[in-house]
Amino acid sequence: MDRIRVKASATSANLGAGFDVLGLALDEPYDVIEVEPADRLAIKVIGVGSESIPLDPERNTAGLVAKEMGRDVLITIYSGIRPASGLGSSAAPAAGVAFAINELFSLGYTREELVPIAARGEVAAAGVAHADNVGPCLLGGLTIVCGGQAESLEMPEVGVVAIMPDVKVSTRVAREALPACIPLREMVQNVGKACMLVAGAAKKDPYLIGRSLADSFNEKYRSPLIKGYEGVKAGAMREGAYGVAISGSGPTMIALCPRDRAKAIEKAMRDEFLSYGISCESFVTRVGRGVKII
Ligand SMILES: Nc1ncnc2c1ncn2[C@@H]1O[C@H](COP(=O)(O)OP(=O)(O)O)[C@@H](O)[C@H]1O
Ligand SMILES: N[C@@H](CCOP(=O)(O)O)C(=O)O
Repeated sequence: MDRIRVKASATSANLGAGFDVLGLALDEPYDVIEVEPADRLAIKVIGVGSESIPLDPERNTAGLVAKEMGRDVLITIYSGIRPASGLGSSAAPAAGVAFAINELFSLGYTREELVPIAARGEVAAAGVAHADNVGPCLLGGLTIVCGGQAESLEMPEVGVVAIMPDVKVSTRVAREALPACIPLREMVQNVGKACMLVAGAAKKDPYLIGRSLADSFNEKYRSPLIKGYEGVKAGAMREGAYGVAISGSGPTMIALCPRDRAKAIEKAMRDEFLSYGISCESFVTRVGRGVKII
């Protein structure tokens, strides 16, 4: 094999209380990552937000992963995920390149073993190697990452509505909005919510999953960065959403819902943002199955 192309989809990290631990794979939007052996490591970027994505391998998440894996390759990123939106735009190339190099050079890593390797690419974007985007991007479904270990759970059939308000919130800035410490009582509530969300996935109970998205510390400290957040969340719930959360570090908001309610929920959330004078992109998708060769 002298060249490989993979589809690496957007992801929604944190899922409320699961900060830096839980993440959900989406089916779209997605990047296409092409990797081929070369004399030196080089990167090309085409598509959505390419002007804000560094070509220097040391400052690009995909470049850091290729260096970590010790391979000189030409990486072409066909970007389909808007950067700094909370949809894992920096993670998709990192996960895609880790998977592609593993296949291209027959390195023999499992998808789970690729998670910590891909996470180190995130240092280029967020300054830390958080794995809650690369985990779901590689494994699909709902993922749990902790201390270099990654597990994936099937989700029940749910619709996913993503609303991307026309504001930029970089992960780095959004991480600075979080306190270094939280009270013990708040930690207990967040651990409980995260565990209930995982229980909901294990029991295929979308209502339990939805209820567990609410009132997290990620929402408490970051929703002030998203004008209209409470109104948009209320609009989604009125139309039948199971639950709403900030996607990753935001500003994208996601709603999990019955698939036949998705379009009505998408419209309600967009209308709410518009009532605050904020235009949005939006899309309806479903839970993804992880990076794949195309
Ligand atoms: N391969 C990459 N793809 C996208 N963004 C990258 C990449 N490498 C570095 N970056 C930087 O990371 C920023 C996006 O990261 P981040 O703020 O975490 O967005 P998101 O919430 O979409 O993951 C970009 O603006 C860019 O400066
Ligand atoms: N746990 C991270 C997740 C960042 O997700 P992104 O999609 O915004 O990159 C955080 O909340 O900082």
